[in-house]
This record gives sequence, structure tokens and C-alpha cells, in this order.
Amino acid sequence: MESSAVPTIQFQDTGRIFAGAWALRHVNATLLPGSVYAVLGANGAGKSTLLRLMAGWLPASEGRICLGPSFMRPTAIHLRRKVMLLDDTSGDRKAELSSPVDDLCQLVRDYHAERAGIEDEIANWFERLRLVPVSRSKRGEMSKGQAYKIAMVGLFAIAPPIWLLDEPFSAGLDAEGLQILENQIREHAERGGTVIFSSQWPEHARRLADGALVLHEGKLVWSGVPDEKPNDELTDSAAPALQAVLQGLGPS
Ligand SMILES: Nc1ncnc2c1ncn2[C@@H]1O[C@H](COP(=O)(O)OP(=O)(O)OP(=O)(O)O)[C@@H](O)[C@H]1O
Repeated sequence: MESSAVPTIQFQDTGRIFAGAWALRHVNATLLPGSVYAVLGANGAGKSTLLRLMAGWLPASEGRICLGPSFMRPTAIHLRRKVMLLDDTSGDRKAELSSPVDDLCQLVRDYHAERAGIEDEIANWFERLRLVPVSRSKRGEMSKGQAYKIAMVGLFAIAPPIWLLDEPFSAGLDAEGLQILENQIREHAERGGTVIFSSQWPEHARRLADGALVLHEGKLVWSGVPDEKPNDELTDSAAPALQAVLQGLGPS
């Protein structure tokens, strides 16, 4: 992956409203290539909404999200191919009769990622993630973790520049699967890619991320290097749900 192919992501006063309630408001942030970011916050803080906006699954209601010089939006198909979002719907199958292999072949075509060797890569990932026994399984015949691993195969083989992972640590992965995912996250960033994951737990940010964004009730209340969060007044005066996140950051 050429580093020039990885756009900087900029939130410019970005907001999203659902049925009259703002899920996100006035978000301003810059996310650089070659980095891993953690999006932290309590339930309902706006983490999934932020990732869905970045993926182009939802339009912003105000402000915008720039990927390099272009604006991300649901109709920007060429831009959406630079991004892949794995969430709790990953592994859901489009057609009752399709197999994981059929779905991955379709995903490769959707991303215009056909190239020599990609089928072997997919086969290797099936072996490494111990998915061979379910490679022809039907919908409903796989465990939650297996379905998520199938989505991981698509992510690793297609490897678009920007990886978005919504709560990957709650996706039902076993210890080996988690280790592989964490290694791939770091390797993707070392190749110049960007990874943004959401989590409820600050320790994931400390262990894996170069930067953290903390959301509370749809607002970006803190961003910076996880280990460098100062123990300031924000922590003491914040709402308990936010305190629990902020206290988990800072020097160990
Ligand atoms: N499609 C939707 N329609 C209406 N409200 C929505 C929709 N999606 C999200 N919301 C609301 O937006 C707010 C933020 O939701 P979001 O899913 O982004 O939070 P989250 O931080 O990911 O939460 P969790 O940790 O529980 O997954 C919540 O109040 C939620 O109820």
C-alpha cells in the first residue's frame, strides 16, 4: 500500500441527528495515516454513529467528513472502497443460500480488489483462523465468533487503507483470533494504513492505540495520546460514566 493512497480523515464540525436528537454534534478531529485510534465512551455516547459516518453508511446531518480532498457520503462509492467497517452485522449473510466463500468473492468484486493471488490469500486466512470446517456453511450454522472471523478474512485480504472496527473486543473472538486481529491492526498501521476501533474499555486504547477520542453524549470531550492524558479537573467534574473512561487513561 502506498502511503499516498491513505487519506487523512478530518471531521469538520460533524453532526448527526436521529428523530430530533443529536447522536453526535460539533465533532472536530484529524486522524492521520499510519496510526491506530480508539474511540471510547459509554453506551450511547456516539461511537458507532461516528464509525458509520466515516464508512459512508450514513450521511452527516451537519458539517462534513473529509478523506483527503473528498467528502465522505453514502453516494461516494469510489471513496467508500477506501474504507471497510466491521460491526455486529458483519457475518450476516445477504442471501440464504450463499456461502461465506461466495460472500467474500462478491466483496472482492465490490471493492474492485481482484488481483492475482487473492484467492490463495483468502484460503490461507481460512486455515489460519480455523474456518475451513464452516467455509461452505449456511446462514445460522456459524457461531458469532466464526461469522466475525469470516468478515476479518475480507478485511485482511482486501486490506483497504482505512479499517473501522466497531467493538471488535465484544465480537465473540477467541484468544487466538483476538491475537491475530491485534497483530494485523498493528501491521496495517506500520504499512501506513489507518485503523479506528471503538471500545468500552480504556485499556484497549492504552495497549493498542496511538490516539484516543473520548465521546460523551455525542460530544468529543477529549482526544490525545492515551498514556498522556493529564489527571486534570475534567476527570473529577465529569459525569460518572465519563469518569470511568477518563480514569482509565493517563500515565500508568
Ligand atoms: N438509527 C438510529 N435511530 C435513532 N437513534 C439512533 C440510531 N442510531 C443511534 N441512535 C442513537 O444515537 C445515540 C448514539 O448511538 P451509538 O450507537 O452511536 O452509541 P454507541 O456509543 O455506539 O453506544 P454502545 O456502546 O451502546 O454501542 C444513542 O442515543 C442512540 O439511541
